[in-house]
Amino acid sequence: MSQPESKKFCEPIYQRDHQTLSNNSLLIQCADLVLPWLNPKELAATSSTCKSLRQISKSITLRRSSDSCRAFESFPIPFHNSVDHQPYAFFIYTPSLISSSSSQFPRRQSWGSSSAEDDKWVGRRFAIETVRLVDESGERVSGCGCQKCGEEEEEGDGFGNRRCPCLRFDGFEDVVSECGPSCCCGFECPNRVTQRGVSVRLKIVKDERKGWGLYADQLIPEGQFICEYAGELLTTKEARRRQQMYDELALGGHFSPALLVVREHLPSGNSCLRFNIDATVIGNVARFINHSCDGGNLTTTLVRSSGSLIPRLCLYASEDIKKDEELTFSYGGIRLHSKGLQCFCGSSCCFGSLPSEQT
Ligand SMILES: C[S@@+](CC[C@H](N)C(=O)[O-])C[C@H]1O[C@@H](n2cnc3c(N)ncnc32)[C@H](O)[C@@H]1O
Repeated sequence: MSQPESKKFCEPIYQRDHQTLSNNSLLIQCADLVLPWLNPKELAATSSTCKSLRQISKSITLRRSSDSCRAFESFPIPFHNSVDHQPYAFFIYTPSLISSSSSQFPRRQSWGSSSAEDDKWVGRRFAIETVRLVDESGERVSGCGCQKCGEEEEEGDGFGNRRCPCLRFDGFEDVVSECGPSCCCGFECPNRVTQRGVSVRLKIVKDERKGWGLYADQLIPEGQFICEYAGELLTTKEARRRQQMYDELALGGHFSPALLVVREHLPSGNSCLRFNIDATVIGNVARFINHSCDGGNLTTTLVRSSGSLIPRLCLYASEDIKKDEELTFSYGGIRLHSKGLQCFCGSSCCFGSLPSEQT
């Protein structure tokens, strides 16, 4: 017992300081790798153990609040909160739809590391999952057959994007077609606007009554694509199970579910395809869009990428939107529960409660 003690005692002071310093820098390096994987509760517990970890946790919190989308999108989308002390909302980011049965998708994601690329790489690797149509030999089935995607300079849209001849988006049709996995073009194709993610400046602001909401951080012109409603694609059975659980949690307050049931209609008006997107735990910035009884300033459109079985729910500006204006849309018209959650949309035609329907 006395041997190592006396040995330590004999070490020159500078050597001990050096040892402490290198131990400290090793701790910092390890912490910077591990701490971004923790949830806010775990991060708070870790930060209370020593000064170095407190400082690292603080910088992780700062980076998380400065970009909700972990560099997945073209611009950072920060959180602003002047209501309480919650610096950010915690969730796993996916820029596109993923299958809930995807065993490869991580239940944890690095967020707020000193290298944003670390967060992005981990997410990208697992997040992008496309439902493809393939022939018997496994070859991609040709979709739009467009030869000109990305090749020829066509009439521009004024934003430097080239127009693809097969672009069929001219107004708000029920379903919009885009090039997709079965086309020979790449992501630079002008007919893949909604697949490139958010292209306008946005921010997430906390409201005392509605919780977090998505706001414009620039002037957004009518017709501008805002974002896709990304999250977990659920079976109806799983959607019902989760809805029941979320309803119970929401009654207790402090819980904001983001489960949406989407129905694709035939021209006759009959429902022909139904899918459920849950962005509560895994989603993108669309999970922060609040409801407005008057329809708000966004319109939803189903976009089908060539070769994808499932269309994607995309949100566009239905009018010019001013900087600092909240982005909202209608969650639906059905109110199953007479005493549903109170609505604070503030529109003149407010029903007083949020839409709710049988999942
Ligand atoms: C998709 S989330 C929207 C983001 C949410 N506000 C948050 O803090 O994460 C839907 C939830 O937001 C709240 N919400 C949305 N619109 C609202 C409104 N008009 N009035 C009150 N609460 C609203 C409800 O709790 C709802 O279940």
